[in-house]
Amino acid sequence: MKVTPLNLQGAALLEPVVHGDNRGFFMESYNEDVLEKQGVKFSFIQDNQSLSAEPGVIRGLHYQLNPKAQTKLIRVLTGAIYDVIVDVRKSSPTFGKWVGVILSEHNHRQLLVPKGFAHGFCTLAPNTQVLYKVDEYYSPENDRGILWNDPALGIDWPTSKPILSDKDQHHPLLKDAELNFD
Ligand SMILES: Cc1cn([C@H]2C[C@H](O)[C@@H](COP(=O)(O)OP(=O)(O)O[C@H]3O[C@H](C)C(=O)[C@H](O)[C@H]3O)O2)c(=O)[nH]c1=O
Repeated sequence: MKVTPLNLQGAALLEPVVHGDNRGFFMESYNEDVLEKQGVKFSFIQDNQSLSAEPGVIRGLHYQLNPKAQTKLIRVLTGAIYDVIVDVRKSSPTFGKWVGVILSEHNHRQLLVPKGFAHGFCTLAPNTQVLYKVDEYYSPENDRGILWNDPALGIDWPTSKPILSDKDQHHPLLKDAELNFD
């Protein structure tokens, strides 16, 4: 598993070794020891999976407040996403900065999202299934969001007219969001 740090502290791109043969491929999608030897050590306790039927679905930008802030390890089983993380740690030198990467069933890439980051993705293909590990349980009372198209963020989403949940249409702007990571 190749671990490439991104330019937001704690975030990284993970690329597994893919063993292809005449049948298809095999890969270790997660190996705690391999990651720990590269400084990636988390106690993931919950696996999540979502299916989005259409391209142009945006889910996010979500985060959980402390003490239930989540580290997330995101990957795509089928389809493709433009995966975005935003640093929402007020004391961070990169507060409000974001990075976007394409994760797909073909590139097998994974995105490590640290606590204190808002996370969201836009699907790029039909029937996109996203799998992700988290190191804190779901906590509805600590679940928060930031508006996907907050002009202060300027995220270059692949669509300006996404399919959104009702919840995701009504998140606050970053400047008004409840944050407690510092
Ligand atoms: C996150 C979560 C949700 N749920 C229930 C709550 C709702 O009844 C239903 C859909 O939840 P939601 O609309 O928040 O799902 P997404 O919009 O896909 O949100 C997720 O996708 C974005 C990109 C994220 O980064 C978050 O991990 C997560 O918020 O699943 C659970 O039962 N457990 C959970 O861990």
